[in-house]
Amino acid sequence: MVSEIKVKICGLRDAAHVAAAAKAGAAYVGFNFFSKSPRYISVDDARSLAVDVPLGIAKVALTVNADNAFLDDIVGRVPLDMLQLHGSESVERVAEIRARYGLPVMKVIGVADEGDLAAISEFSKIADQLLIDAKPPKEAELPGGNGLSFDWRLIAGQRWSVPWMLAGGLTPLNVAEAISMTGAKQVDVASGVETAPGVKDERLIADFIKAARGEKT
Ligand SMILES: O=C(O)c1ccccc1N[C@@H]1O[C@H](COP(=O)(O)O)[C@@H](O)[C@H]1O
Repeated sequence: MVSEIKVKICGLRDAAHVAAAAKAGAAYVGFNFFSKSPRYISVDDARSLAVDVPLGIAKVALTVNADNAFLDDIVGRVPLDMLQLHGSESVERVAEIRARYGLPVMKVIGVADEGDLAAISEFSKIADQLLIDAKPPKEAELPGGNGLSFDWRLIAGQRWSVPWMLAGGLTPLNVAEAISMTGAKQVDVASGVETAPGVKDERLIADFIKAARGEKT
C-alpha cells in the first residue's frame, strides 16, 4: 500500500541533504531564515539550493516575525511554494502576508496544554495550512527546532478545516507512533534527522521518511 503521509525536512543547508530528502521521498523541504538558528541559511544560499529542488517538492521558507522588507527579499529572490510563520504573528498579520505575497501560508501553533488548542481553530480560518509544534519552554532560545515533543493525546482525534502537519521532537524512532496517535497525514522534522545542531544526516533523513510511511528502516 502506498502511504499518504507527507514529510517535510526542515532546516536544509546543503545540496547533498536536499538531494537525500528528495531521493527519500520528502514532499516539502524547508529553508530556515531565522538568524539565531543553527539551521539558518542566507537568502543567496537558499536560492542556490531552491533552484535545483526537483519539481513536485514544495519549497518552504521558515521565518519568525519577519517584517515586509525581509519577506520581500526572500520572496523576490528564492523560488518558493509556501511561507511558514513560526513566530507570534497575529491572525491579521497572517492575513496580510497571505494577501501581499500570494503564496500559501502555514502558521505554526505551539501546543503545551489544552488551552493552546483554541489558537488552532482560530488560525485555521485564515492560514492555508497549520503546523502544530511543541510550545517552546520559556528558557528556550529558539521558538522551534528544540527537539521537544508535546503530549500527542491533546490532539488525538481532532479535526481541523485546513491541512496540518505535526512537528516537535519527531525522530525515526517515534514518528510512526506520533502519526498513529494523532492521525497526522503530514509531519515535519528538523533536529530529529541531525547528528549535531544544524548537521543533517542522509541516513537519518531516509530512515525518518521510511518510518513515517510505516516501512522498515
Ligand atoms: O529548526 C530551527 O532551528 C527552528 C528555529 C526557529 C523556529 C523554528 C525552527 N524549526 C521548526 O520547528 C520544528 C520542530 O523542530 P524539531 O524537529 O523539534 O527540531 C521544525 O520542523 C521546524 O519547522
